Amino acid sequence: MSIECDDTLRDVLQNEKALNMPSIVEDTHYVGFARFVYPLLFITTVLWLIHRWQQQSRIFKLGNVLPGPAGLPFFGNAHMAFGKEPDQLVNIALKYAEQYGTVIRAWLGPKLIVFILDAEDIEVILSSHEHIDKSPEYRFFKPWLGEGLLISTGSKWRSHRKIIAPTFHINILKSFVGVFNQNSKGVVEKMRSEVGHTFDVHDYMSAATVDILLETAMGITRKTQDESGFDYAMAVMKMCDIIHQRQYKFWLRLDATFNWSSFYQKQKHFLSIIHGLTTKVIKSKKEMYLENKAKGYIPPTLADLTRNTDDDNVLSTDNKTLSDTVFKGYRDDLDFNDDNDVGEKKRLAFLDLMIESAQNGTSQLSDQEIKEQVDTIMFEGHDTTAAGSSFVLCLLGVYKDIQDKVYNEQYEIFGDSDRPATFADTLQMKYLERVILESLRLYPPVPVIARKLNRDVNIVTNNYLIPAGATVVIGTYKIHRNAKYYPDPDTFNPDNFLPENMQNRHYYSYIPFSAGPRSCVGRKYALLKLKILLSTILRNYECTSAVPEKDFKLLGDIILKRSDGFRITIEPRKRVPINIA
Ligand code: HEM
Repeated sequence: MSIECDDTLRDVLQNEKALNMPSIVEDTHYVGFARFVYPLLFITTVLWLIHRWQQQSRIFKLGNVLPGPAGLPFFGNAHMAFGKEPDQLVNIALKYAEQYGTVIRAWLGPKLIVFILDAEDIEVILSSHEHIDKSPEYRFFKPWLGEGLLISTGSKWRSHRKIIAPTFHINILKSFVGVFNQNSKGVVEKMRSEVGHTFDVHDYMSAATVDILLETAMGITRKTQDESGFDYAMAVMKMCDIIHQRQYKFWLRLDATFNWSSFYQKQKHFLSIIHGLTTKVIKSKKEMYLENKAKGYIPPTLADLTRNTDDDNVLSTDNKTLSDTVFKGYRDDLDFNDDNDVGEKKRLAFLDLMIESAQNGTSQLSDQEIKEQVDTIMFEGHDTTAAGSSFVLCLLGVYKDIQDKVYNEQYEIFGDSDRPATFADTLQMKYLERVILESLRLYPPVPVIARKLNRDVNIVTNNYLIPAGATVVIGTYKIHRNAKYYPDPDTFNPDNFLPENMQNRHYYSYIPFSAGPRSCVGRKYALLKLKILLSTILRNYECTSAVPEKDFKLLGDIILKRSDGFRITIEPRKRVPINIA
């Protein structure tokens, strides 16, 4: 059969030759060639036109005035991040910061990204009530946090911020001191099994912060929480991991490819656990509220809990914490917290306060909106404080002389007693507070903040114009290590926060909690919790890090962590003051 065919083909070819006709082999080649070349030509022309159009666009022309590395057509500088691990990306970003200074332009395809690293430029963006829109990357949180405070914008964000910020009033925070103490004690007990071993302290910090948040945000205690509390904590941690993967795995960044990946199925599963619990708790709390109301019992309102009365013990201004001075130039809405500070009152979780204000008509929050706010607080409050406390313990494990000073301050406050810390005790932990602030300077848990510009902005550096449509990335990590603001900027030195060393420093050179109208609403909560948690751990254990600070491997992520783990060893502490030479 095949011989017959070959013969026929040979005949045809000979006839073609005789008649001087174009060969069908040439013809087939020609068709193949045409099939390949015409579409290619078409695609190239379209791409070239898009490229020309991009080059002529306003954003492209204005963006290219700013300093930054040259990019490829279409891809811009995206290829520089291709195939890189997150810790390599940190190094690339830092290298460009050295090369180009405090304003760096990059193109992610047609998207203009401008990194700013000078305090005056940062103030222009963060202090503004206009540039409050988050960058498109925050959309990864949307399925989880919906329109919660972290990603909402415009009038929705403004009205919700007005409702949420007062729930972080100092009186409410004081009522959490007992919860912070109980859980800190719990973590000390759990860590006992690690005495003498090297272990990752972040696991413990993470579990403790989720437990504390379950109680303070939703009113779920260890006693009342069933399996669903544990599942929720695990799901929160796993969701953080999925969002982390989406940040740096380029095929997961696109919704179309993400939705086909196994990560999408996992996300669906974890979100069903997270949303399932928040919905269940909100429903039962609301029912309880209505039942109590029917019986004539109405819980205290936020106004009751934060009102000053004659009997209350008002804190004098000289009793304010160091952080109140550090952050006083932030122009945010958290300072009112100190004005009418009254003693500890009844404890209500954030969720109870939101349900109460929605029921009594003070706020217009729907159940769905309350759920989104609770989910947001759980996310924002969890990984940030877990990373923050883990960095403090590792740094103190490296700088034992500083740990000794921290311990001596604790000994001055508590002696050899094991008693829980009071709010007043925390006001005396001035050195520990400096250590926490310095650790947040060198290792800010939120290493970058990004905003989308809706109108052109002139920044202070060279009066550069950043065009509307650009994403501005504020490099917290880098600005915290600028020698212009911190002498010897890479050295861990808690004295950077001595009043005399702070007085001439630009407020926006220290922004671990962001600043301005969109600053972290949980700042005071976080600092109070960190003090109690770290005080309890350091009164019980001496910690040591075998890894020197220069070998910490950082993971550039939504939350800054160590890719090599937060490894320390602990030994039970002898409760005696340390003789510091
Ligand atoms: C060391 C601990 C913490 C750090 C370093 C931190 C840092 C930040 C930063 C930098 C932002 C601004 C993010 C942005 O603009 O993209 C932010 C926002 C926020 N944080 Fe925190 N945070 C911490 C703890 C907490 C805690 C404990 C809570 C709640 C219990 C919390 C709740 C929030 C909320 C709700 C927002 C959104 C505020 C808004 O957009 O109006 N944070 N945080």
